[in-house]
Amino acid sequence: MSLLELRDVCKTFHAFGREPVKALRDINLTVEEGTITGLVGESGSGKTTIIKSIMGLEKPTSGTITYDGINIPEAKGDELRRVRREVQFVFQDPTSSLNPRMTVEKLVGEGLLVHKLETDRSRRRARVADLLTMVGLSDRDLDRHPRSFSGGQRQRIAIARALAIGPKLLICDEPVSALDVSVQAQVLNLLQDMQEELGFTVLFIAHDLAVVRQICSRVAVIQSGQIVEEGPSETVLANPTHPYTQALLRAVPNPNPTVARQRAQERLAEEKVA
Ligand SMILES: Nc1ncnc2c1ncn2[C@@H]1O[C@H](COP(=O)(O)OP(=O)(O)OP(=O)(O)O)[C@@H](O)[C@H]1O
Repeated sequence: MSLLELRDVCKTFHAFGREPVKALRDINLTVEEGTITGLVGESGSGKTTIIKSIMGLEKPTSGTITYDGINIPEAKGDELRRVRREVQFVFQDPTSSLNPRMTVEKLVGEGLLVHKLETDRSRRRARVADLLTMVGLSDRDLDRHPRSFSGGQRQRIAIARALAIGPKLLICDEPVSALDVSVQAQVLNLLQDMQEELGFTVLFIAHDLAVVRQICSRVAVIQSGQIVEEGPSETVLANPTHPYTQALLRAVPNPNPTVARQRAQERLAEEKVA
């Protein structure tokens, strides 16, 4: 069953004195319940516009965005509250997404309080301590502030914060792009383990196909506001049919030196032709 559906979504930006920008063109994207679906594209391809549209911050020019039967751009009252509770986000840069003045206890427990899921302070603190343990931190971190953690640890705090209120859909916007490669793998493993354990659904947005390969069962590739290829990750990554997907794949560093050399030669040949 699909949990999130974008149907024929278009978004055109009109800025005074400038040509209109068609940021999204007939986007069709289905995120099936209980899966991790990847959306991959380079800078400017339209990923942020899709996220903002799902968050209700941008209204599509046409088309529909449906979460569990709720039309997001039109949602009000109880429906809007349900979307805000059930759809949570993890952003690229935990340094700017976590308020530096709040303690970890307050940051992670905020949703429990706002959505009145745990109003008792000591029970909330205990619940936050459990969440911290779940993401590989500990109850000793409750009274610390985000700035005293590493980038990877901050992203763990952001994940705990997003998971605190038991979301059905987690939207991850380039959650590991700002991290070192070794830390990236740890955070991806954590997300995958949490998803397997808790069964929520993930829309995972990235510019890097290597990251998608590690955790997504399906992937959609977006270029200049259009989905150019979509399917099971294994198929898309093994046999990409669109030249843009092929180019993205060639950009993925390969640990095998023979393959890496072959790719470098292909890129060189392409540049000469161009
Ligand atoms: N408010 C706006 N007004 C005008 N054009 C915009 C606006 N927001 C985005 N765009 C344009 O829409 C296109 C898609 O932008 P978007 O930010 O969605 O891409 P992206 O894939 O998220 O890129 P990045 O990874 O760099 O954030 C770009 O051409 C961008 O310049």
